[in-house]
Amino acid sequence: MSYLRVASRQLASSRQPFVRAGAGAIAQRSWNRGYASEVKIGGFEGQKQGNGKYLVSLIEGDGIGPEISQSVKDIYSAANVPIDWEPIDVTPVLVDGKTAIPQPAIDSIKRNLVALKGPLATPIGKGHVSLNLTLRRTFNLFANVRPCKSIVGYKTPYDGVDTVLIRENTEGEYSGIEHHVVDGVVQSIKLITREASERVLKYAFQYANAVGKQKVRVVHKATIMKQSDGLFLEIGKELSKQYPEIQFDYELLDNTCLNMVTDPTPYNDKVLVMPNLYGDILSDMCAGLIGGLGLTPSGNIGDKCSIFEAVHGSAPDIAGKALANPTALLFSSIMMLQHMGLNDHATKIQKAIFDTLAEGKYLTGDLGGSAKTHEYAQAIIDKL
Ligand SMILES: NC(=O)C1=CN([C@@H]2O[C@H](COP(=O)(O)OP(=O)(O)OC[C@H]3O[C@@H](n4cnc5c(N)ncnc54)[C@H](O)[C@@H]3O)[C@@H](O)[C@H]2O)C=CC1
Ligand SMILES: O=C(O)CCC(=O)C(=O)O
Ligand SMILES: [Mg+2]
Repeated sequence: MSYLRVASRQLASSRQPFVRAGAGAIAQRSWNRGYASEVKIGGFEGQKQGNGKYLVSLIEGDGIGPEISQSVKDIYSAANVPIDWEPIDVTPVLVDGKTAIPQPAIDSIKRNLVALKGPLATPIGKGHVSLNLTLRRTFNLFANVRPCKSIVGYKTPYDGVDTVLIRENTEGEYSGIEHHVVDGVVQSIKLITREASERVLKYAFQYANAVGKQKVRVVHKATIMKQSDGLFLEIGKELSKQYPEIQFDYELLDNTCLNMVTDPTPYNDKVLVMPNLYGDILSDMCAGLIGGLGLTPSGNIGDKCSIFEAVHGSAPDIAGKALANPTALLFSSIMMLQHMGLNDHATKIQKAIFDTLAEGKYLTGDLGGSAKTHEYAQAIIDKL
């Protein structure tokens, strides 16, 4: 195993007093068969408690969240992972008329530096703003890393998919700045700043270096959003000069969609980096290439704290029926273990998941099987 210290230039200047600026990303190559990030992303500086275990904040989430979280807890307990879970409640509170995360939850994540999160539902139209976005902004989690890899033994129309998409996570189309101008006219502002663009683009180059991908590609629509996407792209071009070992190019989002569903494999040697909305949509599309949302993980990476969660939502259509596939949250937790440097546990659990999926005896309904969530989890435990 070789440890690489990736350029420790400042990744972000923080809006949060507790976030330390200038944290370098530490990366660890791992050549094991691995689905998730395969890299320690961000600088985790958590300390074990007196009992030799790390405390990790756990947001079980809405809908299928509690069921899939239970699978993670059961598997971690069976695998003797040195983690104690600290459950936290993120039911929003109003601070100065704005949706905010309750202070005890903020304190827990600040203390533990790492959280695993189930999906949180957002009402359509009126109602509170997205807690998912609020968490990302509260902790300045500037990069959302969404890898997507074909599962050996689970056949889809696409073979050998191995994409990584990095989504700007704090602004863009999801800035939440909307105005009612006059009757029948509303305005929604897409905010792009040099600061946020620079830190996510830098992270994409560092990540590419760390995982051994040769190319970084900006996905954009600067033909239409000439100034906002134009700025994002220009910063990508500028930064690329600092990373001569990485090939840099760019592609229009609509072309990326067409090309990916035609043949995703040319994207395997690239890290794709893009503004917020594009990353949201494209990551669901990528999930579709490899078997669906039940399989794809993500990590929301900040300078200090990081939160790991599945790409999918609360799946209200199947909630409470033990039909949910916990794999996406499990893979997110594997990314979390790698981030924490608990690589042996990550590898062991990951192998048990792969073996269970490849065997195909206990698959959940989304993958064409009939196993209940807990039966699938038990099959993984049996393989540990
Ligand atoms: N990061 C987060 O917490 C996210 C939260 N959401 C929220 O989730 C709620 C529901 O959103 P939807 O549009 O329905 O998207 P969704 O991702 O919850 O579900 C889309 C489809 O995928 C299926 N699915 C999702 N996860 C699955 C799993 N683990 N196993 C098996 N099938 C699974 C669902 O049954 C549904 O048919 C909304 O309130 C939305 O705002 C949506 C996406 C991400
Ligand atoms: O916050 C939400 O409701 C949706 C978020 C989302 O789609 C995502 O994180 O991919
Ligand atoms: Mg989404």
